[in-house]
Amino acid sequence: MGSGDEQLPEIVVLGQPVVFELYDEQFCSRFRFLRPWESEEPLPHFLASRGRSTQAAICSGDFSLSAAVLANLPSLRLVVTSSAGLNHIDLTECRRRGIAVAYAGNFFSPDVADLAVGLLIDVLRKVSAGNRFVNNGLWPHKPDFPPGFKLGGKRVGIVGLGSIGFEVAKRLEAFGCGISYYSRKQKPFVSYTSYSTIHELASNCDVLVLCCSLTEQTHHMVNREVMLALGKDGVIVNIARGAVIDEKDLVSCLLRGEIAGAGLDVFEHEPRPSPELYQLDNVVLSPHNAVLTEESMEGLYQLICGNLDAFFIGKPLLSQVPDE
Ligand SMILES: O=CC(=O)O
Repeated sequence: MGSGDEQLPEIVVLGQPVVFELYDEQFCSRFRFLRPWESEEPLPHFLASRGRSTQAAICSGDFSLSAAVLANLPSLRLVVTSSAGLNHIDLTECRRRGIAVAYAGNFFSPDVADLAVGLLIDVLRKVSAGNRFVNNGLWPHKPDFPPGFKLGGKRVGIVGLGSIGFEVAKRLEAFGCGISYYSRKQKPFVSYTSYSTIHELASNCDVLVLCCSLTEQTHHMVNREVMLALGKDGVIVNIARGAVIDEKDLVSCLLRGEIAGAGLDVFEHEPRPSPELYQLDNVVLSPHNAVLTEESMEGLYQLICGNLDAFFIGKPLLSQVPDE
């Protein structure tokens, strides 16, 4: 580290955000970083010994920022998470400690919605299954690849009509789908039918697209009962958080043909989805990459730097998590 670097503001990096790896050089020209993963020391020791005066942290969406971790950073005043989701951060403790939290807000919503639609089309039209069929050399020998299902006309239920849910609805409306939703808050500005329980939504839909946050209320909200209400022709797409679905129930409903298929970007235990899911041709999996586009990473880099700059010069943050 050159002597000039000593003047740069110090940030601790918790987890290993993809954006940090992609923009490492650019970040390092503006800030000085503590990188716990490069140390042999266990994280609590590293933070307790090196992070006592650190005021700002960048954290990835898969890093559990608990009260215990925060206790090792007594000077911390800002956390910038590279995610839109906040379920990995103890927000109550941050509020109690007066630590501001900035996040990606609605920034990723169009990219996430694109992938949700992509997964749905893939499941219905068997894109990945067809790809496997051709790649495995089956076409000349077994010219009986089964038909898929039409997207237009499907009744799609959006679970969580926030910014992502709204982007998904807009796209699927253009494909000729009927949209309804179940959400924490009624949305008076939309004409979509609203149901007051997820069970009712599932009973009236062919597809559920999960777009809600993971909270105590939404944990395992999509269970066997909801899947049975969706029915054997039903498809589930999850781009929210894995634990919104009870993954054991999902696997058993898929294996018994109690639902027709699933497109999943998120899982209860990442990066290890239930292995039964790998074998199924009516299931499409992606590695929690709905937010990951070159363009979104560039924008995220700018947003994170903008938040850090604002903090260090005492200006309002660009994307502060609002108080509930
Ligand atoms: O899942 C990704 C995010 O929350 O940004």
